[in-house]
Amino acid sequence: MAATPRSGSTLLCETLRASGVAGRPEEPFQRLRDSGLSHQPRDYFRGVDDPELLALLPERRPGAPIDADDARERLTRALAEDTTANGVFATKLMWGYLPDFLAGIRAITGDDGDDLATLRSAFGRDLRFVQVRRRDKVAQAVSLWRAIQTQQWRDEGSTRPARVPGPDSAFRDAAPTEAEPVYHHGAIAHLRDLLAAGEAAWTAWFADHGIAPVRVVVYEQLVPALGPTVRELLGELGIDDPPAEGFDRPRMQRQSNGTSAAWRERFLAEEAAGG
Ligand SMILES: Nc1ncnc2c1ncn2[C@@H]1O[C@H](COP(=O)(O)OS(=O)(=O)O)[C@@H](OP(=O)(O)O)[C@H]1O
Ligand SMILES: OC[C@H]1O[C@H](O[C@H]2O[C@H](CO)[C@@H](O)[C@H](O)[C@H]2O)[C@H](O)[C@@H](O)[C@@H]1O
Repeated sequence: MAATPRSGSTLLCETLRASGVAGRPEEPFQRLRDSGLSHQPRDYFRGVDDPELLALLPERRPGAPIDADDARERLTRALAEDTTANGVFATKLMWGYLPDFLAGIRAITGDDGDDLATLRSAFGRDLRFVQVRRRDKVAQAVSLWRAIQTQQWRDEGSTRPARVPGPDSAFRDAAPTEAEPVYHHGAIAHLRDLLAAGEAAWTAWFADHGIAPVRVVVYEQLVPALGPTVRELLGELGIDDPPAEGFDRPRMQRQSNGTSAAWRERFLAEEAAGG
C-alpha cells in the first residue's frame, strides 16, 4: 500500500486485515535511516526555521542509525507476522521513508538495482500496488498537524482510547499526549505541500517503473463505501478466498472534529486573504 500520512490508509489496512485473506498490512518499515525511529514531529519540518512553529514541537531525539542486521531482522519478522495463511503478505509504505527503507534492504542484499528490483528482492514475490490518496489536502494537513501535536494517530472507538498501536508495535516511539493542539497557518501550509509532493512522488514513481497500481483508493470515496470498495479490491488483487464474516465494518473511527473543520475553514480564509 503506497500512502501518505493521514490519507485514510489505516482504515483501508485494518479492513483488509480483517478480511483474513489479504495479509496483515501494518507499517513495520516506518523508520528513518539516521535515527532508526519513525518520523518525529520535527522530521516533518526539515528546512523550516520559523522559531514560533518549532517551539511547538519537541526536540528531536537522535536515536541510532539502522544497520544491516537490524534491517534484516525487521524484514524477517514482518514477512512472518504480516502474511495470512493463504500466503498473501501485505504492508504499508509511506513516501516519506521509502528511500530509507530501500537503503536498509540494499544494505542487507548488497543489491544496487532499481527501486522495484529492490522491493522484489525484499519481499520475494510478485508485487501488487494499491495507492491511497486524499483529495482534500488541507483537511489531510490539518489531520497531520493535529496528530503530530497530540501523537494520537488512530481511534479504535470506545473499547480502546484514541491512541497508537499496541505494545507489540516495535515501531512505536512516542506516547499520545493530552495537550491541546494549537492552530498554525505556516505548519498547515507546509504539511499540505509536503503531502501533495509525497502523493505526486508516488504517482511519478509508478509511471517511472511502468507500474499501474491495482487501484487508486480515494479517501473521500472509500469512507462512504468501505465494504464494496474492499470487496472489489480483493477481486482486483486476485484474492478469491471468502473474507471473514462482517470484516467490512469500520474498525477505525474518524478523528477529525469541529476544531478540525474550523481550522480548515480558517486556513482557507487566510489563504484567500493572502496567507
Ligand atoms: N471510519 C472512518 N471514517 C472516516 N475517516 C476515518 C475513519 N477511520 C479513520 N479515518 C481517518 O483517516 C485519517 C487517518 O489516515 P491514515 O490512517 O492514513 O493516517 S496515518 O498517517 O497512517 O496515521 C484521519 O483523518 P481525519 O479525520 O481528517 O483526522 C482519520 O480520522
Ligand atoms: O509515530 C509517529 C507515526 O505514527 C503514525 O503511524 C502509526 O499510526 C498509524 C495510524 O494508526 C498506523 O497505521 C501506523 O502503523 C503506525 O505506525 C503515522 O503514520 C506516522 O506518519 C507518524 O510519523
